[in-house]
Amino acid sequence: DVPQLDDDPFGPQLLEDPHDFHARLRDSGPVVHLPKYDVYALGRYAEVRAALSDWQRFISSAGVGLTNFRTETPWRPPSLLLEADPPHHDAPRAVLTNVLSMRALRRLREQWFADAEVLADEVLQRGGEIDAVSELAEVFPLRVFPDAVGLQKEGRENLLPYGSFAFNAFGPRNALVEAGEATIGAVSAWIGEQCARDRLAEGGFGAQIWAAADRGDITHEQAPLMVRSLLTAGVDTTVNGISAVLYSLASHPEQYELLREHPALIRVAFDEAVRFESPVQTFFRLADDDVPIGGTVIEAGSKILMFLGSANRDPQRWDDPDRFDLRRDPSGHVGFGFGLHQCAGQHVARLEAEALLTALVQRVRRIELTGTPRRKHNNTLRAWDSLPMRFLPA
Ligand code: HEM
Ligand SMILES: CC(C)Cc1ccc(C(=O)O)cc1
Repeated sequence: DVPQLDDDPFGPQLLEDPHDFHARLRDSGPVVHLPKYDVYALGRYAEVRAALSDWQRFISSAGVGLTNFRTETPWRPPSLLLEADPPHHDAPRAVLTNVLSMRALRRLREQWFADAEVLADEVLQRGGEIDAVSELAEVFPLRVFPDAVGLQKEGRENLLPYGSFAFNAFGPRNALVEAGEATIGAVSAWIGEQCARDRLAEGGFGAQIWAAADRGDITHEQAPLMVRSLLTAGVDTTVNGISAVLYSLASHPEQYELLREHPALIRVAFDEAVRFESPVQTFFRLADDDVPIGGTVIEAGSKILMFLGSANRDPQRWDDPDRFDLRRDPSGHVGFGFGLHQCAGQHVARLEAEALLTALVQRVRRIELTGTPRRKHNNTLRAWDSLPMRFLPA
């Protein structure tokens, strides 16, 4: 009764271009079995939203990757937010929501906008012909976020490899995971050391998490793991969110012109890019009971794979979904998730993108692709390895 597709969503063909598979997945039915991994796939907006909203029956504490923590050992101690359900999830979430709130970020706004202007000027001084991944998308988040966390200067080159591995590890143990296994031990050790109280600068997000432990909002044992959450989720995601909005604007020059005429659209542009590209493509839940969804019942103990990228382009929910359109209202997209576990760092991501786009629209008349972009495959992230671009001065 449940349709099935034999595709491998974590294979190189689909990681390179998932769109055809997403359409077949949506057309096959609300719930589709993938025998390759024996999981149930949700490709339509309605079912993805339903699963994300129903945290009681679609649980996270067995892991949000393919690994089932009930029967297999996680590669690292589980996250206190991402891989936790209420009530254990509640206190850590309340603390991070407070540390990463829009109000808390107001004190960083002026500095991040100034840093973005310096970077935009550097790009134009170099003649404007750049690789937007290595010279912009990977540079700006690493200029502002580690300092905001309170990390020491040495060793920050570990952040991107750590995130890439963590996002690959949500998928099956394929070549992408194996490629990182030789070095992840040393990288993880460095990450773990940076979560200690005495490594974190005064006033940063990390120190604020430790201060919450002093207040008794969380325990001192929980504090380092919560700092680890920031280091895991806070870099590769924004790098690829910024790559996504730069790629979307460069491949739709009329949209960039619209943005220059209406800078008030800058925050919409980032959310529309997150909908359009879905930097985080997929992750899982576990059915904690026999769960009715989409007219079928998924048996208890099954892993459910949610395709955010597919839901964000579901024609049942979006007009002309495959069009990057700054005139649409992208709110309601599931690129940051939805419900209880919705991205705790979304305001950080939006502020980084707003700072960079504001600096660019003031200085750059037109951005265009000057060569073939190259994708970087990851089991979870939709990422670019190279975006050759030209930035023409205003
Ligand atoms: C474009 C950038 C980003 C994207 C697309 C993104 C996407 C997501 C998604 C889809 C989830 C939901 C996971 C689930 O439901 O299981 C999530 C959760 C989370 N994100 Fe983000 N994220 C981004 C940036 C960030 C940043 C910058 C931070 C930290 C500063 C962050 C920290 C977190 C944390 C801690 C969670 C877990 C929340 C919980 O389980 O309660 N993310 N993110
Ligand atoms: C899209 C999510 C899977 C991103 C993410 C990764 C890791 C953590 C953590 O808490 O370590 C939180 C969120």
